[in-house]
Amino acid sequence: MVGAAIIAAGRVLGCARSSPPETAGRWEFPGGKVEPGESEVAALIRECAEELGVRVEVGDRLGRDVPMGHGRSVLRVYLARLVGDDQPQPLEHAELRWLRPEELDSVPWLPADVPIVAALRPVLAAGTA
Ligand SMILES: Nc1nc2c([nH]c(=O)n2[C@H]2C[C@H](O)[C@@H](COP(=O)(O)OP(=O)(O)OP(=O)(O)O)O2)c(=O)[nH]1
Repeated sequence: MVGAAIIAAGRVLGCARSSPPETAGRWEFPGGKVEPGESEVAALIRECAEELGVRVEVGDRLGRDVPMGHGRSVLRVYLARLVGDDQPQPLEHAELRWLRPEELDSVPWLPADVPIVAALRPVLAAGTA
């Protein structure tokens, strides 16, 4: 599973899931499953187009591999930026929100995202991403 931490103007795009009921209302990074034969970067570009209607440029890895679903898969998150003037739309999510470093704890992240968000905080605060 791959996710994109899209950063713009010192903020990251948080996305609230709309389904299934077990995860609805929990926040995540846009992304999803890597399809057979697809690279992780290609999967992120595809998922950001499907879920948000935007083009992204994928950068460095963020944080560590986080085991999910009883060890059957891992979550890998990459830093990303929007291309051109593309503006994310909630095509599949319940809500999108641009979060400043001090706002990162204001939404209930999915459990797997918690260590990633911890790794993101200093990166956002430093303004180097
Ligand atoms: N996209 C995404 N999924 C996450 C994150 N953290 C986390 O625990 N997950 C979990 C939630 C879901 O159980 C699973 C992703 O499922 P999904 O429905 O978004 O992706 P998918 O590609 O399997 O979906 P589909 O398009 O095949 O329907 O990973 C995250 O930051 N981003």
